[in-house]
Amino acid sequence: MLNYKLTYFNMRGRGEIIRYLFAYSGIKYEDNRIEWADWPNIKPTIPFGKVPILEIDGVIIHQSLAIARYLAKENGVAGKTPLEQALVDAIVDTIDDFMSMFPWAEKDHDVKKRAFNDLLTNVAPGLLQDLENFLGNKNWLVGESVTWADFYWDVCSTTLLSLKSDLEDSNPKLWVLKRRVQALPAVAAWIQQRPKTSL
Ligand SMILES: CCC(=O)N1CCc2c(cnn2-c2cccc(F)c2)C1
Repeated sequence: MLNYKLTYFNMRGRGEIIRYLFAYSGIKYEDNRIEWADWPNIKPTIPFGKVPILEIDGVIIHQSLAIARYLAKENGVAGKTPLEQALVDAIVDTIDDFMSMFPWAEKDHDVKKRAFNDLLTNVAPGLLQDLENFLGNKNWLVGESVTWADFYWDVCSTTLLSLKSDLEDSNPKLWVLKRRVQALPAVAAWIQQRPKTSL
């Protein structure tokens, strides 16, 4: 059996999609949650100097979406055909583009607050409407069964709701999808047992 070690901070952030895929697949892994204080000493030891990384029998994969895509393909939730996989990637990239717009590491509190409020008030509604239009009356974002695009929607929307709870007042089909993902037994069990962090 392959040995898996995930290294990321003690937060959901960019690591949580990987944890969802391990939970869904039932594969055991080491969830190595590093302390911020240790990061300056760890950063130089990591290729490209960013986390998350996944070590697979010592081989290091970096970039959260590349790691997630690998695990999704290995566990049958990447899309059933090349066309479906392209649609899954397009939705994941669309959500990730928006999440990447937030200045997560901004040190100036006022600058950070203004940027977050602008994104949540003026950009999020359009994205959510586009996602709801794409979902339509389907049970899942792509195809006839769950994919990691659905997982990513749940992961990222959890953080968005923590930042602006009234986002749930519009686009009801998206929130039905969120509950459908969180009702998957393996996902429900992970959410119940995971460390509680704000982001
Ligand atoms: C200092 C770093 C920090 O606070 N965070 C890292 C990035 C992040 C957080 C929460 N969601 N999220 C994220 C998830 C997916 C895509 C993406 F671009 C960003 C919190």
